[in-house]
Amino acid sequence: MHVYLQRCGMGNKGMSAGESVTLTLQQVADLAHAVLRRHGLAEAHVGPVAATIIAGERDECASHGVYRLLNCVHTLNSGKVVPDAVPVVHHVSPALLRVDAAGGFAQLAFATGLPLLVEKARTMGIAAMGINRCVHFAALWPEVEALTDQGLVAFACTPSHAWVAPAGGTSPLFGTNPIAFGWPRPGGDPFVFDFATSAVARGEIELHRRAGKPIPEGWTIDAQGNPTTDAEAGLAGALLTFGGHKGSALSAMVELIAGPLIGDMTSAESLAHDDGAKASPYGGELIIAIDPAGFLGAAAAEHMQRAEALFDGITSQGARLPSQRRFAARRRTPAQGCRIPRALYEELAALS
Ligand SMILES: NC(=O)C1=CN([C@@H]2O[C@H](COP(=O)(O)OP(=O)(O)OC[C@H]3O[C@@H](n4cnc5c(N)ncnc54)[C@H](OP(=O)(O)O)[C@@H]3O)[C@@H](O)[C@H]2O)C=CC1
Ligand SMILES: O=C([O-])C1=[NH+]CCC1
Repeated sequence: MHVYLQRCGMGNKGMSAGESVTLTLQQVADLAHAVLRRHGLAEAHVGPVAATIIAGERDECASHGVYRLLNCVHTLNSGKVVPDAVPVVHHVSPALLRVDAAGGFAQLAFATGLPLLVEKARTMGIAAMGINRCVHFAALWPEVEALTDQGLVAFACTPSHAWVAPAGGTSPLFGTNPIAFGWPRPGGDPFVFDFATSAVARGEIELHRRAGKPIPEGWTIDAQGNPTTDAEAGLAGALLTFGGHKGSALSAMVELIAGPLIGDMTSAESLAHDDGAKASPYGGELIIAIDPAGFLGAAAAEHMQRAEALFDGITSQGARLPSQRRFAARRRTPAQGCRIPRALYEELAALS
């Protein structure tokens, strides 16, 4: 594989200073497919798992791009994911479905349930899909974008491992518990936000540790409960929630609605199930899809157009929309390629 070498600063989000290589999107795809196949992931899973990793790199989301291949390989090697799991869809009621991921990665389970979720949302106006027994290592925006692509409003959340202390406490209890929301926009990119309910995704702290860089204050506390800017000490202690008690309550909500509400694990239970393997989190995910025509019928287009004033109100004062950075990267990387830290590239190349 021919790759371009260069020195990089802090350009891409999560990208460390130091030597980097530039890969075309095709090279990123080839690398992802090769690594996953080499480590025994069944062919049916390779495409969907690789797609989320390639999309992460394309959108310059370094914490959930090719870096995630290391976690995938580790999870495969530790036997904490079923590499050839066959997801099974269960129709629960007119507005509800479950997908049993059977211990496999979440991506194939999501793709398997998606058509029925869309059909139910269109029929009922709102529908929810619970994915059970899945290994989730990825960003959630590819999933909400799969629904906004169909003209649906989307919400998704999942617990992870107990790495985050509740506001006012010092012991890890919550996962990094991301929440993603998507709103389809006429003739443009959807409005999408997707964030961990911790101050930052754990992957971002791992990238700082790899790069030997300090982390900002307010992300973590060490094992003694003291604030720390040392990535290693923070990972050994606990992450903090974003927005204090507000992020803490949202994180608890994710634990509840994508855990016990759908008969699946909390982040504490996921970590206990992991049993020290340090594999990716295991448990459930909740996805909700809303058809604007459900409430509005033929008036849906008019009201969706009216909603555009909100986005204009944000951007016209110089503020940016969430995902605007990602969408800009998405338009750039097909021509410019993806910059990856050289050390990470070499580690992945060895795994392929
Ligand atoms: N599967 C799992 O268990 C977990 C997955 N994750 C994933 O990690 C990823 C990163 O999470 P996190 O570190 O919290 O995300 P970030 O803090 O990087 O970004 C959160 C959101 O805020 C937007 N944003 C950032 N800066 C601004 C700004 N100045 N103005 C407006 N919007 C802004 C981002 O858009 P943009 O992208 O355009 O910058 C993004 O939509 C997520 O995709 C999440 O799904 C996290 C935890 C657990
Ligand atoms: O960055 C993060 O916090 C995680 N990403 C996938 C599982 C947890």
